[in-house]
Amino acid sequence: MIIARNLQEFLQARASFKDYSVALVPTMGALHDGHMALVKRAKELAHYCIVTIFVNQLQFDQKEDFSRYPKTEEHDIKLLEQHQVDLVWLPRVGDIYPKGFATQIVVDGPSLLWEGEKRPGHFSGVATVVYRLFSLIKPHVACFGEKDWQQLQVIRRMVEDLNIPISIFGVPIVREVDGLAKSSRNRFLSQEEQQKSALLYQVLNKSYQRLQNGEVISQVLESAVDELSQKGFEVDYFNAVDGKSLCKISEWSSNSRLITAAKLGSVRLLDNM
Ligand SMILES: Nc1ncnc2c1ncn2[C@@H]1O[C@H](COP(=O)(O)OP(=O)(O)OP(=O)(O)O)[C@@H](O)[C@H]1O
Ligand SMILES: CC(C)(CO)[C@@H](O)C(=O)[O-]
Ligand code: BAL
Repeated sequence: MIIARNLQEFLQARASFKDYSVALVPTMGALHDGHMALVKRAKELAHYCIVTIFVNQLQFDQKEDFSRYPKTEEHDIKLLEQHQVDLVWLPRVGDIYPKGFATQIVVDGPSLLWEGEKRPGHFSGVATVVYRLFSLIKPHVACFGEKDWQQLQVIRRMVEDLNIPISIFGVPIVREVDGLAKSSRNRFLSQEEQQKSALLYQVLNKSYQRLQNGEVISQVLESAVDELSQKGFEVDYFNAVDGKSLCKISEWSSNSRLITAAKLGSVRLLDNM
């Protein structure tokens, strides 16, 4: 596995892949099995697999969240090596945002609600860094996790709107045995919170089954929020939406998605079904 630590090293390694197909897995590091599912999918889709590790300050709306974002570089590199990744790039900030960089990509539509409302500027930060990675790396395909469902729809929208010649693949959520969606920030859960955290998945699952059985959306959502709040979750949203536009729906269908974000202690958990 080639490890590139700046743009020059990266471009040199990228050139050695010649015209073979390349799949990209963008990450912020602190890697776990969820990321590895993306890597496995990427390896099926192209000759070469490139992983980036870059904690993109532009997408953090809160300073503390950025400064405490976990960094486990040695572990990450070992894991990527074990999974036979071809190239890992850990860009420097100036590689992605050179001096004088003044452009941001703003995607409306799927980014307006939910995470977009709760984390102002977040999705323009994500779209901008993903666009930069795409333009520097020039992958043929890129993989993103369904855990960040709204993010996946925002990227699909950007790729379609800007005619970017890259195929986007969504990879299903990898969960802990108890159902909690794996996430880098989960390590900040206390032991007690960790035990409680599986309830988010349980309530999501129960609500999903009720909606599939034709129950009234508003009643299902209300009881989900009540149950989570009673158990100490601070629910940011728990809603039934169209899976592509992320708009609220009044009738459940095969294109619908349940999405939620809830805080447990200092950790904000995201999930969807
Ligand atoms: N449990 C998971 N299942 C599937 N994909 C995942 C999972 N966790 C992360 N991913 C995907 O991995 C990519 C990189 O995510 P990121 O590095 O932000 O990790 P993360 O675990 O989502 O961390 P956090 O949400 O705490 O920032 C994203 O496309 C994300 O959706
Ligand atoms: C796509 C991404 C790597 C962009 O920084 C990030 O938002 C993430 O890890 O999901
Ligand atoms: N995985 C989503 C990136 C973020 O929370 O900033």
